[in-house]
Amino acid sequence: MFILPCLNESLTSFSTLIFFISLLLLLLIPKLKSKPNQNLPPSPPKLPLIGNLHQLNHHPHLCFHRLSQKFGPIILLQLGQIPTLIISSPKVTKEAFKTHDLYFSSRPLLFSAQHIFYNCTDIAFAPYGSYWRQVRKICILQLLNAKRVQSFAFIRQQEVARLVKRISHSNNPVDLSNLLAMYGNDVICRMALGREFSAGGAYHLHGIQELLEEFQLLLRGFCFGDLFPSLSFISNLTGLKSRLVRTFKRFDKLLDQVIVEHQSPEGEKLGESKDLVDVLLDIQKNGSDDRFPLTMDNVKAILLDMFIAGTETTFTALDWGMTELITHPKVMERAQNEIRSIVGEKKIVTEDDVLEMHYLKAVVKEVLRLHPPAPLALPRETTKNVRIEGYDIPAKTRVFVNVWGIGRDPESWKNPESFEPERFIENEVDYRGLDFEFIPFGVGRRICPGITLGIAMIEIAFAQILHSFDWELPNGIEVKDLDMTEVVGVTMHRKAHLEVVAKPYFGSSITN
Ligand code: HEM
Repeated sequence: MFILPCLNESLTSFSTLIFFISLLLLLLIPKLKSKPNQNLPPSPPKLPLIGNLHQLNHHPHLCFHRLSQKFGPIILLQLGQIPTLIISSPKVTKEAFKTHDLYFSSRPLLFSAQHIFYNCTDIAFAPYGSYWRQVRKICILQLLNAKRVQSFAFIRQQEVARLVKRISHSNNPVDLSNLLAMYGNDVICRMALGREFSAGGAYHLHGIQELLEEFQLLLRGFCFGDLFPSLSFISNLTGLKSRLVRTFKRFDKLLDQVIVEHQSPEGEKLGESKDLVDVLLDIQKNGSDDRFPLTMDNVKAILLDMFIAGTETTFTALDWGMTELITHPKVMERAQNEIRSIVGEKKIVTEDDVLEMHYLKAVVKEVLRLHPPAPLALPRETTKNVRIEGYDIPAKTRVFVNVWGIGRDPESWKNPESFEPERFIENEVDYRGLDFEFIPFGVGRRICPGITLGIAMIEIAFAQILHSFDWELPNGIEVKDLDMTEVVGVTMHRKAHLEVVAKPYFGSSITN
């Protein structure tokens, strides 16, 4: 299948020109041909172009899902100049990311990521190699290890209390999506930068929320340069590159300011009160026995990862979760009964309480199964020719795993489309990368290093807002009226904001 780019790019006066250039390319780019003795996976015949373009950029997981239903769990597409492998079953995922993980562990150098993530020197977009191994090690051992995540528990606790206050001070119906997004941003901002996101001041002036929204738009979909790397100059003409540079510069300036503040004598902190900037600056200053000394740009690239990877994903899970609970009152009631029986008359839920909430944990898993925040995980790239399921996959093939499709595969899940957290009660299936039918955090060497943090942020927020409030749809709105349309940016969130009525469980005074 040939695909034209790029609905992601802004339509300027050059759009018509680009359209015609693309048409020309369609005629010129040769079809993917297998070499003699090479057995390539099935490849759909050329599909009608226009309908598929929009689908591919806005709902790529659905587009790939439909193709896999027709052509099987391993398909090879030719997207522009890029051979692209789509994996859609637990069995093929296991073969690729367990048996041959090493050869599937690189990332393609994406046009937008190169411009935003300091030439892909962050963790998420760095190609496989010794630099990535080094920064991944820093991330696992120093930034997101269990002890560090635990040391930030007080931030989650305070921010959850603030979320409760914001809900109780809002007029009903509450724009819950907005407040949940603020909670996620606040936790990550305080943890990473040691500063508040929403309390005003210099950080607010930089408009972090606006920047994060712009990132969502810029990183979404397939841009021209990603599909036709040799013609990436066209993205200069569409205006995409200047938007990328502008957004990058604003975030870079903000990070410079944060770093200068941390380097000043007043900014020095000790032990457990250190935020992630402190930790990274320590490593940068004192060095380590690793091969590459960290540059200031490397520090900023890693911090940016924490922001982009940590805020949207947790918000998306909370937002879908509350939507599912509102539309499944029996599940909501069972979760609330569990939480309230464990927490009792206390108004504040603690993370120790959450340890006992087995039904709530099942709810979180079910949300991640049906609405994985990253429905296609992050793209991978093969580093060598490799044979999967008897097919030869060439080196430099781009690889997508349809996490969304795998979570709804009827061969792995009974009633796959229904929201039934009970399925996880008698079932030990977990998201840590060993159960290939449930992989919301990805798999293999590049599995998400933020699982413990992400889950902690999600569980405590659910537990507290389900404990503190009873929830209803506004008068006159029924479940069938809710717009469940998905929008895929960096993550897959609901298009509409969730507006709901919050009824305080403890009367008007919420916090202790
Ligand atoms: C519900 C929450 C989250 C979900 C569903 C999620 C999901 C994912 C997925 C699917 C990947 C790609 C894995 C792969 O290629 O196999 C990923 C990578 C990553 N995530 Fe998360 N994530 C979440 C939270 C977080 C948090 C809180 C952080 C850190 C603050 C984080 C940091 C990262 C990083 C740095 C990578 C890149 C890893 C690498 O390429 O080596 N994530 N995440």
